Amino acid sequence: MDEEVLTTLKILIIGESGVGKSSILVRFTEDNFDPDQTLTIGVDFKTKKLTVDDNTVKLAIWDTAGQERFRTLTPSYYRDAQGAILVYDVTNYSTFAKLETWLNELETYSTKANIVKMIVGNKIDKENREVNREEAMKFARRHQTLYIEASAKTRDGVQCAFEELVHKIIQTPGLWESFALNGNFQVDNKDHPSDSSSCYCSLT
Ligand SMILES: Nc1nc2c(ncn2[C@@H]2O[C@H](COP(=O)(O)OP(=O)(O)OP(=O)(O)O)[C@@H](O)[C@H]2O)c(=O)[nH]1
Repeated sequence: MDEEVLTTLKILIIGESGVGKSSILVRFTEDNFDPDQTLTIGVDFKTKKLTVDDNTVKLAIWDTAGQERFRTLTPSYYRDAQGAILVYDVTNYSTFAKLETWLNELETYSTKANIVKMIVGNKIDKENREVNREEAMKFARRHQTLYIEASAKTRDGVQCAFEELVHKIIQTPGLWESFALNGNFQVDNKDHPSDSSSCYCSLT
């Protein structure tokens, strides 16, 4: 029998073109990686069930085009989202510098004031790194977001990014309860580090 689903959560993936947003989504939902991943035109959408701390949720994950010219659906894309994954490429400093703009866009369009944000530094499998971990963690702390480094290519950090984000959403009062089909669910809150600036999953 299917596990009972606590709620459906809307998660966005945003960031500059080419940072690996679609690759992270495909890695998470299909456990696949395409070195020739084509660019996203408009919006792509995938769903996946995830169990965190014994609570099963259904994720509706929206992947949008990083390129400005394909971004025509912005306000409806952001509406009612409970979580956002902001991706940059650790080998391209300008994609990190643009995070501020993406955070502003979230601020402008998201309809939930307490939307949970996770910054993901992607492509850590590559050698030509331009953004160091400390600077990125400092940025995340300043903006009160979660932070993790990942590689859609090698899988590192991808599952963890979604788990940590969902954990925090479930913990945030008023963010998801009205979306639950049934109010009788008991949220199972296992021991978990409360540090909001780092992920508890280990990266190898
Ligand atoms: N080495 C390496 N390459 C990656 C990684 N993630 C994505 N790529 C590659 O980077 C390129 C861009 O990836 P996409 O997933 O299309 O990037 P995107 O952010 O969705 O781009 P837009 O659709 O234009 O917004 C593709 O060639 C991917 O194969 C990674 O973790 N490591």
